[in-house]
Amino acid sequence: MRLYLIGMPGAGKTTLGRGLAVAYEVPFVDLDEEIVRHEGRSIPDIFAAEGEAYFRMREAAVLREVLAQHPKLVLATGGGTPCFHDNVEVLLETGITLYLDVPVAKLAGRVQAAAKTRPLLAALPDTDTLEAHLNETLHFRKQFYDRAPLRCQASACTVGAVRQLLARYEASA
Ligand SMILES: Nc1ncnc2c1ncn2[C@@H]1O[C@H](COP(=O)(O)OP(=O)(O)O)[C@@H](O)[C@H]1O
Ligand SMILES: O=C(O)C1=C[C@@H](OP(=O)(O)O)[C@@H](O)[C@H](O)C1
Ligand SMILES: [Mg+2]
Repeated sequence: MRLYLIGMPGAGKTTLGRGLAVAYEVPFVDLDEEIVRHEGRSIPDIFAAEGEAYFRMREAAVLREVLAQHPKLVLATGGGTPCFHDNVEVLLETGITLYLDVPVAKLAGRVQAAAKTRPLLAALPDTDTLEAHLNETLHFRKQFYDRAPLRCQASACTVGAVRQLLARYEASA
């Protein structure tokens, strides 16, 4: 089992990924946490000190390292992971990718509380501005997210529903 979760910030990749790894009894890796471990500093600190281009370079490198180390895993990517450095090709070629398709209004509600730990969103003051920003981001990222062979809509992004989806997918493969 090599299952990769992709989708916007707040989609629930980290939360659902943990649950799926328990259910499938495989290691769970959160790519952001791995980057933090390698760098010895937080994601906001990396963005502030080095900028986004550096973060994307490290993200691409750590992604490849993690995949080389784990024949089986559930991987929660960061929201931007599939959109840079041909990462989406690596994901599609090495495992099953699942897009957590969650409406922007829902994303906004979830990330607002945690905005401080999400550097790309931290500077945004109110809900309308946040939703506009998320819509703009999604508009660019959708072309990458849409390449995932599997997708779940918000209400179906549960461990049980994803297990059923995967069982059907693997039976038809
Ligand atoms: N299915 C869900 N329903 C409601 N809230 C959720 C759900 N999944 C995640 N959350 C909450 O949304 C926030 C972002 O979740 P997280 O798993 O960190 O998303 P991501 O890794 O995709 O950015 C967290 O506060 C989390 O508790
Ligand atoms: O959308 C993005 O570009 C990012 C999302 C974050 O991960 P989550 O999607 O888990 O919040 C993290 O990788 C970084 O802050 C950049
Ligand atoms: Mg996450």
